[in-house]
Amino acid sequence: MPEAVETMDGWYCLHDLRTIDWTSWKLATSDERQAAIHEFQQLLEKWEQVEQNRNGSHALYTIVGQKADFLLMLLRPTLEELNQIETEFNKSKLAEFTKPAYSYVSVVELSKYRPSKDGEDPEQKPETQARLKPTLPKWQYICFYPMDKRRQGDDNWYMLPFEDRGKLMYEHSKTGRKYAGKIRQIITGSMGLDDWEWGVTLFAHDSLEIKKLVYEMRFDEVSARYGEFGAFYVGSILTPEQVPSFLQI
Ligand code: VOV
Repeated sequence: MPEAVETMDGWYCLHDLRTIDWTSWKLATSDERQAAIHEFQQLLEKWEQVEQNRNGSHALYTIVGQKADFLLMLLRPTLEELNQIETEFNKSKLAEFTKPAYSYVSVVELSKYRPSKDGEDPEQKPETQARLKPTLPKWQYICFYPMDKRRQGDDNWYMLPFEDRGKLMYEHSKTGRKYAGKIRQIITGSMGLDDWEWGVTLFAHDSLEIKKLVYEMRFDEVSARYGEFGAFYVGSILTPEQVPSFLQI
């Protein structure tokens, strides 16, 4: 029986995608809108403090296209904390003007396909811990999509020997490394947590780099033969200062 790869797991992750009900937002009074914006900014400030204290991280992006209007990506040490934030947001005034578009629950994941060169447990290394509990980059563009590894006839990832999977992942990492400094990837595992097996979140300074990377990876055997993909969400950063103008009508 093929051996499962050992994973290292970090902070829990919630991708919370919302659509704004612009009709009711327009019908609200100016005071109500101001109060809703102010309360939301206070929530952002509170999350900023958590990020400063290295107890979690968050990123807020607007989404292009009709799938959603904004994405809140949240990282916290426990599922309970994610649930608390979600509930806190749902009780806020702004939430009254939003509708759920999509959500995704997962945990930051690194896998141990490659043996550690110095024999040390990679999980104990500070650089690994930093990757498992990352401060999300506030780069201009984001792209999020869930994915599976295929289990179909002869193309069954879960029936491949460990070494073969390791080699394919190594090829994958070589393609990825060409985009160093241009793309930052956060891979989150979601087996048993949500409907797909992984969440892929890419941050970029230039949106075309996202397309180039995803296109190039389509030709890597691991994606070409075994990759199955869900819906793609793409958008640009929404800083706390930009929130009032984004919501201005
Ligand atoms: C900047 C780009 C980039 C880089 C450098 C990179 C590197 C790496 C390395 C070194 C490793 C393995 C060790 C680890 O770190 O876990 C991975 C792991 C993984 N990846 Fe990746 N990936 C990238 C980017 C990247 C993309 C764009 C995708 C989506 C694939 C596509 O076709 O749309 C992806 C997927 C994954 C997944 C699902 C896993 C886990 C698979 C598993 O079976 O466990 N990934 N990835």
